[in-house]
Amino acid sequence: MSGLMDRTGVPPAHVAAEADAGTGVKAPEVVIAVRDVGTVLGGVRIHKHLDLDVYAGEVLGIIGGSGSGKTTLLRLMLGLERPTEGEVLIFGHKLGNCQATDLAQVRHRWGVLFQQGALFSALSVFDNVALPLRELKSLPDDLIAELVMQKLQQVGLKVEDGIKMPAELSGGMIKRVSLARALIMDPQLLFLDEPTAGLDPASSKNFVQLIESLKREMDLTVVMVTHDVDTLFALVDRVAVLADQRLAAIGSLEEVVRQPHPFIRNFFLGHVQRCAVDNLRSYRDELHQRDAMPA
Ligand SMILES: Nc1ncnc2c1ncn2[C@@H]1O[C@H](COP(=O)(O)OP(=O)(O)OP(=O)(O)O)[C@@H](O)[C@H]1O
Repeated sequence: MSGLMDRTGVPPAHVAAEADAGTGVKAPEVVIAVRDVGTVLGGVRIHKHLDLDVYAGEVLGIIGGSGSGKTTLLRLMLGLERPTEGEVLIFGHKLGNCQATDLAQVRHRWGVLFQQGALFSALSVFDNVALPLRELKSLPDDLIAELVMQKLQQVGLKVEDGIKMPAELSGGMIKRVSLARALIMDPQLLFLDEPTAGLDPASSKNFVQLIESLKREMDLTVVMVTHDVDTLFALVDRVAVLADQRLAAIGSLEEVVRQPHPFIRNFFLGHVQRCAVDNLRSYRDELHQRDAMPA
């Protein structure tokens, strides 16, 4: 049995599937499988022997020091980077081996919120959100308009915001427009790179509430890189820690916080009690009971 299972208490899917055969207990569905992945970029070793699964319906947080390879891991999962060793499978597809048409099919199943929002500055809010639909080249304009308006409202924006240009938006609105674009194809999987970076505490809290409610409404699986402990405490089911080029720990917050690795000690300094399941539950209840405020 793998060392990963020893650390997390959650069996890798292939191990779980074997166990299932005897027990009848349903194995968690693996949406992303990272298998013995090593990454070297520009001659520099970033990752060594990474092994992790992302399960359907969970929120997995990725944390690690600056330069520990969190964004690179996200890029590997998105097929924007190829692993030097090992493989990454997403919905069972090995991205490097996909035919172009298969790849297009699989890509519609996920959305990405990039760190800076990555809106096209020359396009209106409406056109930014409509972009993935227009790329399909098969939808009539009135249907595109309806879908975009629905999505803007779903992320807490007004229909009138559609005509605004990115330069006219607050930081919170930029995040919401980017989220609307990431979700316009109704994906199953959402990638978030530092979703609350650059937001003030109130906007950050509102955005976290929005992600949580959309996650439930749309039954999303979420992979999120964050430095922010409040965002982590509000959203994640499990957390993966990257340090020393490896996966230093993976599991629930309560499990991970007990690990002796110096990065983990520092990261959770002053927050250890908050990681207890009961404390997390009351923190989340309180956070999500409040009405979301406008962007
Ligand atoms: N294309 C590239 N070529 C060479 N080195 C790269 C490339 N992309 C990233 N790196 C290096 O890989 C390391 C990991 O980068 P990455 O952005 O994944 O880290 P991170 O953990 O997300 O960091 P941060 O928290 O600061 O955003 C960094 O040292 C970075 O300089």
